[in-house]
Amino acid sequence: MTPALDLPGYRHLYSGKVRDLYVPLNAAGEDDPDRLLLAASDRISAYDAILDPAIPDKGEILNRLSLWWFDQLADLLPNHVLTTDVPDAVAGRAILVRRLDMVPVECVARAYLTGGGLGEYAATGAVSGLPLPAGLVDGSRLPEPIFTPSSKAPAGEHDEPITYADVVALVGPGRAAELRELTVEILRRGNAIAAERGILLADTKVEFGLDAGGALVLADEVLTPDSSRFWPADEWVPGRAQASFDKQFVRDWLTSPASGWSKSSGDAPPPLPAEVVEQTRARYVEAYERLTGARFVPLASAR
Ligand SMILES: N#Cc1c(N)ncnc1-c1cnn(CCN2CCOCC2)c1
Repeated sequence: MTPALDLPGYRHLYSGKVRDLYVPLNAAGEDDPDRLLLAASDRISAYDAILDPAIPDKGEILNRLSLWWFDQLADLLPNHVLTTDVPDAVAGRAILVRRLDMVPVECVARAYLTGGGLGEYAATGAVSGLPLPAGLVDGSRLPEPIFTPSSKAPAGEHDEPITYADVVALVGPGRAAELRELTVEILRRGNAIAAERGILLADTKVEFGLDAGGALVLADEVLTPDSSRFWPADEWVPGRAQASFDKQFVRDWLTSPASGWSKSSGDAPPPLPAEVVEQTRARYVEAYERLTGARFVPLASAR
């Protein structure tokens, strides 16, 4: 993975697969206690690997989409965004945020059954301890979106599903109910908007933190193709794996003979051809423009 950028005036704290976290430094070179810089990279992840090359403008597209969703949800709860006035090196793809006391739960909501939730359902008839109707298949729309939280695994490890009772044990009954209600409502609102624009949000992961007054604040990113499964609505057919709105070109090429790669090989995926990179970039642009109704113009070209 390409090392995080060296940002003068900031200290690199942490890199996830596709995003990097920095802390601003004061004049004495000490960490700012109240703010963080969250930068979305152009990196793309699939099959548990960071692919090569990066997708041009992906970070900026998803950062601007997340900012748009924060605005759509501002009446529901406050968020951690302070400003988009960030260093030129990350302009357009980074935000300065309020530093919060992060809730130790990956808050996941599912409107459709797939992935790990489908596996749990097949084995137990339930997801996160929630019994579901019989006869559901891959891609089934759930009667109502459900809260299916996960633990926050250490870097490089997979989050583990936990039950609502586990969340209560972690944060108390009142806060647990608030997390469940807000996470489900965020996905419900996301789908109310996205479905009108031809995109189904199968599931999403959001993160919350507490501000100094103990109020719940929406953090991290929200309703992006990195935090949610985006499906093209006109290709939705329950009973089979659904097409990914943004990663299907990548998946199709990597699983085709042309790539010479096999998922089961344990080898790193080969570099993506330029055409697949451009097709994938176009899908991120399309998702942004469909959802927001705005044209995507890269900041660099707008200067
Ligand atoms: N957002 C936020 C936030 C905040 N507003 N205050 C304090 N801590 C965090 C925070 C720290 N780590 N994460 C997990 C999300 N990571 C971000 C980097 O990229 C990897 C994922 C969130």
